[in-house]
Amino acid sequence: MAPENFNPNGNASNLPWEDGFLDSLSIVNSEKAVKEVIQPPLVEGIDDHLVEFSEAMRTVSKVLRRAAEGKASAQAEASEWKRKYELERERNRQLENTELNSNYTVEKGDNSADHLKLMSETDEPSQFCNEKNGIYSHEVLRDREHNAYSNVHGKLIRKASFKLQWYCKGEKNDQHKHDIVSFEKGNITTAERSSKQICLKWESPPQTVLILTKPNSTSVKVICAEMVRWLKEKKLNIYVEPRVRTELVTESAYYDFVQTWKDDDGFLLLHEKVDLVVTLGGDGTVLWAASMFKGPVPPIVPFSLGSLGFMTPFHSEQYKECLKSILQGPISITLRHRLQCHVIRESAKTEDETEEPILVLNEVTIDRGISSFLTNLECYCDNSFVTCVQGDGLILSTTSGSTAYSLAAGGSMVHPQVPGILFTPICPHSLSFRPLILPEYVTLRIQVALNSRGPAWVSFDGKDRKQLSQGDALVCSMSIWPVPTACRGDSTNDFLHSIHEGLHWNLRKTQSGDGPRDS
Ligand SMILES: NC(=O)c1ccc[n+]([C@@H]2O[C@H](COP(=O)([O-])OP(=O)(O)OC[C@H]3O[C@@H](n4cnc5c(N)ncnc54)[C@H](O)[C@@H]3O)[C@@H](O)[C@H]2O)c1
Ligand SMILES: Nc1ncnc2c1ncn2[C@@H]1O[C@H](COP(=O)(O)OP(=O)(O)OP(=O)(O)O)[C@@H](O)[C@H]1O
Repeated sequence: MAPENFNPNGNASNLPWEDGFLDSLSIVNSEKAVKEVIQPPLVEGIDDHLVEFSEAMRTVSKVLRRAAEGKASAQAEASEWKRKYELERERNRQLENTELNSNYTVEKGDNSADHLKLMSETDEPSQFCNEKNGIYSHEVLRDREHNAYSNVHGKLIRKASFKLQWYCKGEKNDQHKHDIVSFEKGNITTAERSSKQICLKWESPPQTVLILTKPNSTSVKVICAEMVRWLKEKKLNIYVEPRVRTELVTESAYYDFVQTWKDDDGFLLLHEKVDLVVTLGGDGTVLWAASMFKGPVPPIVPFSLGSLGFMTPFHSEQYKECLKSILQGPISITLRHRLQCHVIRESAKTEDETEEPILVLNEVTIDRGISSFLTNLECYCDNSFVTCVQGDGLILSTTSGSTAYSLAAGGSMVHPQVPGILFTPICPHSLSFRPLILPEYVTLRIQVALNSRGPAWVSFDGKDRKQLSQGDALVCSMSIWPVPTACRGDSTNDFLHSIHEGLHWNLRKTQSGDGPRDS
């Protein structure tokens, strides 16, 4: 539900999340969570049976944990509203400009962005974008403020700005749409069901490239050194990891100009300096690159130097031509969704004890690890009970990860641009447990049952394993920070190429026509 004072046209000093909104939201969420726990057992316990002291303490600790969860989900909700608010403000600003420069009229009602409608008396509706149905085109996503500079070697470097555009049914006509549903004469039509091919256009030339490489590979080292020289000739600033800089400088003092970071602060500010990330390796290196950015991620250009390379469409031998065209733009982009995962401990007494969220590009897996017992995982989707996973475990996957572990566990392959969360069991001990695909807006909570025979283990894109004890939970929702990866063709073309070449999907000799036929 939108906060009551959600008003994208409003005064900037009056932002709801800056004015106690988060606190009120978390109180509401916490109260909801607390009520859920307190309701019948405690009251009945006190009134009817004289509850054992230890039992009451358990309930109290459960209440505190739910309250912490309420706060975590309130934070996620608040940042989502903030993002929507900023998008709407940008949209409204552009609408106002359009209003000044054309004979369009803008109807606004109830201060709500949902009521915006753009009318044109003179323009013919385009084949795909019918403006009478409230659809209009303008830039929707910019990378950052225009006056953002960073200091590199004493020089002020302005990070390249770009805009992303959504192509209309494959037409590169600069038109894209926001309204999902329009109501005209009581008929409901959907204008757009999911995002279309996205195109990134540089508004100023990219100047800084971060190269990330798979460790311990001679072929990767050779290509990396060559690429650094080539990019230097093109007058670009180059960043590499500290390990790689040491390797390069040990090879030759020529590489002394290559930059790196010294501490966590430098590392955390990378996204403000870097225009483009190049990965040299396999899918694991793309996952590594994504994991380095806990917030916004610069566009990634993945070169294939692994064995499978599902997410690495570019050939390293052709790096010069590829990079030339990428640096010039425009680039077709796949915006890969990530999942934001919070581990919430049963023992957490306060929200401060909530662990840092972890973002995954492929999947988060909860399994039985070294335990010989079945997992017993209670799964909730937006507070509705989904099921209890008794088996080896559960995979919550993004659509990008649908071709990785989830696929091996029997999940469907899903185009990476489809917004959804895959719910795929691992070896469930049940005949009827089929995988699910849930919408991207849900929040999932997976809790190790209090009566589970053993603990469970959670891992993030196959790494950072953590133990989940009885009562611990994993709360998972779609992150607002996707991973933009450059396409060789376009999203669909690259996806189909990967499933054909990487997995040999549905490879079968074609049946010859030389035989019996229907008469
Ligand atoms: N049984 C399995 O299939 C299984 C088991 C464990 C982990 N994994 C996958 O490995 C990933 C970690 O990758 P890594 O390279 O760090 O480990 P890794 O070196 O063990 O490689 C795992 C394999 O998965 C492939 N892969 C990774 N992401 C993919 C994707 N999105 N689509 C298609 N294939 C993909 C890689 O190319 C590689 O061949 C995990 O996120 C998980 O999805 C799969
Ligand atoms: N820059 C890096 N620093 C540390 N580890 C990395 C880095 N890049 C990749 N890795 C790790 O190295 C492992 C192998 O990487 P990657 O999957 O890219 O190569 P590969 O195994 O040869 O490729 P493929 O999986 O296609 O066979 C992965 O587990 C990944 O997390």
